[in-house]
Amino acid sequence: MKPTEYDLIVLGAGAVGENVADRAVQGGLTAVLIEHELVGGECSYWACMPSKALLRSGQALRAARQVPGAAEAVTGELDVRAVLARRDAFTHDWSDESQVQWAEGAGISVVRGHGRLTGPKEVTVTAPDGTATVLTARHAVCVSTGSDPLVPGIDGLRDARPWTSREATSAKTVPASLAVIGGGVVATEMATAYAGFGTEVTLISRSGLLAGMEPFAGELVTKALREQGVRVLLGTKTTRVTRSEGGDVVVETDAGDVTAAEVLVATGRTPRTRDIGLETIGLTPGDWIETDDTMLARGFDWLYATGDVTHRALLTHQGKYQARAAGDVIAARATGRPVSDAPWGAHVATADHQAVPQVTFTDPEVASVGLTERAAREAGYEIRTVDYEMGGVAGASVHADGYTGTARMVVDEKRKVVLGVTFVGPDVSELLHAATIAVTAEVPLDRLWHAVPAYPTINEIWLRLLETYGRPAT
Ligand SMILES: Cc1cc2nc3c(=O)[nH]c(=O)nc-3n(C[C@H](O)[C@H](O)[C@H](O)COP(=O)(O)OP(=O)(O)OC[C@H]3O[C@@H](n4cnc5c(N)ncnc54)[C@H](O)[C@@H]3O)c2cc1C
Ligand SMILES: NC(=O)c1ccc[n+]([C@@H]2O[C@H](COP(=O)([O-])OP(=O)(O)OC[C@H]3O[C@@H](n4cnc5c(N)ncnc54)[C@H](O)[C@@H]3O)[C@@H](O)[C@H]2O)c1
Repeated sequence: MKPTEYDLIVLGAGAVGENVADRAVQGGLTAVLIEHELVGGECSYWACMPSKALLRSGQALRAARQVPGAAEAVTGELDVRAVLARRDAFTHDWSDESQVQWAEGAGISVVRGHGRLTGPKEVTVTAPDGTATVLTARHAVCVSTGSDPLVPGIDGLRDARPWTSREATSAKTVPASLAVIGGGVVATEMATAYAGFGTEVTLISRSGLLAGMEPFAGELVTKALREQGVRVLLGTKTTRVTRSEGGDVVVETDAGDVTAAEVLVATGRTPRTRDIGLETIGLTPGDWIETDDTMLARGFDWLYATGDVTHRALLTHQGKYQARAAGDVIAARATGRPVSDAPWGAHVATADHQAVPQVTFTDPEVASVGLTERAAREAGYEIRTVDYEMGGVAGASVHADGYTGTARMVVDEKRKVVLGVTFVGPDVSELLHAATIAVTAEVPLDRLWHAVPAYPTINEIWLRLLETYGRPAT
């Protein structure tokens, strides 16, 4: 029999919940993870890992085709079955055995079933066989239940049995044609992946692509998707969706009808809080959970939330960063150790506000951190923006013939530090962490001049951006 009382109960064993429990156990507490599906969550089985596995082979093929010598050696198309098999290996064929083993090895208890708060510091778990167990927390409950795909109320859409990111990342065969509704990260990544598989893809976006990013990101990705054979409809409203007798889907838009074998809805996320008992503790089911920077839910001294469910930054790495802060602060508060909750302290997720890195794995990739030009202006900063065409950097020209891309650096003119950086180009994802360090550490521009990029790497873009900005006077 497992115990029914723990120092910490974590509701939801995605990548984020796992990390909260792990840090709390490392801090000397007992912790239990409650999971009703697969330990490891969305990222491992239906999001980051399978989607990147689906994208990587096509990216490698296109990269080889851009380098004479290698290009001549590449004579065939993608082996889609091999791509899907590699994806299956990453998801362990949707088995969470190794994750459960890891958790138990780390001293974390795992309880399978659907968890619901049934009062302060109390969670009732309904097991798959229907038996209910009441668990109590001595110190804290952390909600890490993640988010679900949002299916908007477009006429007929739900009845048309649309794909969401789950079906797109776990498909066992590839459809002949795919309509994609949405213009964000999931839409552009999945359009890239399926176009690479030979699927006829039509992307229907009500705005431009990647709207929250620097405008050139969406423009370059639009151009590239079109070159990869995707029909991209921008500023296009979807009015109705129907699945015909024959099985095809007809997507009616204000730019005409699109007929496809499947339709993927990629229009954002909704919090998984509808059925977790929030009403028993005075919160509203279906809402995101608002927290302070120690991840403590507003108005509580025992309820924490981390990851997607907080709506702070819907990214695995950022959720795990919140988890490290939360697990550590729960342990500190429970054991009476000092709490470091000033900005940038050990127990706060300060970076969520101003230094969130993100890579969109389209081709070209989009890698960004910190504020865009527009967001910086809206936040009231006095800024200067410098742009540089990445193809002009020696390392880029060696990397691939015809390398094209754009970099932008947003500088806080008062403090002479970098507020945000965006790179768009092939393989720019691996450049991003330098930018994340510059933004997070607020490295002064005159010191950044001494961070010399190795020649000839694409990192020389830093030197070009600094030269374009001009050396600050001493
Ligand atoms: C297609 C796609 C690609 C993505 N790619 C990337 C990427 O490349 N990089 C990146 O950083 N982010 C990416 N993301 C975002 C990333 O997947 C999420 O930010 C991340 O999974 C959030 O983790 P989480 O632990 O908060 O939630 P989840 O991973 O959703 O985990 C929550 C867990 O809680 C469980 N649960 C929920 N309610 C209950 C309950 N009542 N009882 C018991 N268990 C419950 C769920 O079953 C789940 O296992 C992608 C998202 C999508 C959709
Ligand atoms: N590489 C990565 O890091 C990665 C990859 C995939 C997803 N994610 C995360 O997953 C989250 C979800 O991704 P997403 O692409 O679903 O969301 P998103 O917020 O990136 O994009 C949503 C898109 O849907 C459109 N849209 C919203 N409502 C609509 C409606 N009613 N009709 C038509 N279009 C509508 C928006 O205009 C936007 O283009 C993101 O927040 C992202 O952080 C990250």
